[in-house]
Amino acid sequence: MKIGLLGYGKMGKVIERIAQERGHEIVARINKDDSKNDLEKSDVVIEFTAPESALENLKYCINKQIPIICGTTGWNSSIEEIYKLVSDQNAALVHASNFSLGVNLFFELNKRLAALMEPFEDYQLAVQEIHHTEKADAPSGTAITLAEGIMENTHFKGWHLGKENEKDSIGIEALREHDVKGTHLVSWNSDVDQIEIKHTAHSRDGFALGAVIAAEWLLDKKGSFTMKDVLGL
Ligand SMILES: NC(=O)C1=CN([C@@H]2O[C@H](COP(=O)(O)OP(=O)(O)OC[C@H]3O[C@@H](n4cnc5c(N)ncnc54)[C@H](OP(=O)(O)O)[C@@H]3O)[C@@H](O)[C@H]2O)C=CC1
Ligand SMILES: O=C(O)C1=N[C@H](C(=O)O)C[C@H](O)C1
Repeated sequence: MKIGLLGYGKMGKVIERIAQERGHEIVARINKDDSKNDLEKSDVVIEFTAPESALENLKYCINKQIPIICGTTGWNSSIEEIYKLVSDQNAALVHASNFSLGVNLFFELNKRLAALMEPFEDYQLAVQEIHHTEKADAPSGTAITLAEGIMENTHFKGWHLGKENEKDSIGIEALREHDVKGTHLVSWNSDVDQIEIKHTAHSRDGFALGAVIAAEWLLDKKGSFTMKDVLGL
């Protein structure tokens, strides 16, 4: 498969290595000020850029009907616009706040735990994410997906950035520490005990492998998908 990398930063470089190990060819490596023309040689584009760049990049690929895998976070408010464009153009998209198998399993565990905890008012929810200091957005896309999973299964109706929960809104604490690849923690605390689930990424390899698997999966499909569809969860 011919892969175009839209964003050749920390993630783009790990995706290149893993894609090549799986026998794929990288036909374009595009950064901010580069021409996008070479992307047209791609069977699929994998986009990991920056929150302010994702929307334009998505529109470019969708309008040219180049299948696209998008891992960039921080553009979720435009998701319905993008779904409509994919449908209008008969294009193909997989997007996910987190492409790793482990986090996608963690998402399911989080939803089940939230549903179990909801009747028990003695337990207070806390959500925390920790990332490297270069990260542009806060809270992380993964933490937002976790909050959405909790909202689907409890009385919570929204989320905000901050340590404390406020009435029906989940507080997401975002910490930045040197070289942390991605740590997410959901805990339910009572006066007598604590139930805690945690995912720690040891490297970026899990994110990158998931993105390449999603690209392989998307090749013969049309429509908008997430990693949940790719993994059949
Ligand atoms: N969904 C997931 O599983 C994961 C998602 N992410 C997300 O992916 C994104 C990228 O992360 P990461 O690789 O660590 O970030 P980096 O900053 O290391 O790399 C981003 C790259 O994108 C390039 N870029 C920025 N704007 C554009 C543009 N308009 N067109 C083309 N290239 C552009 C930058 O180029 P230049 O240097 O020229 O500015 C840079 O090389 C973030 O949003 C992050 O949250 C990260 C890990 C996993
Ligand atoms: O910027 C990162 O590094 C990461 N971003 C994603 C997010 O915002 O959730 C996924 C992962 O946690 C790493």
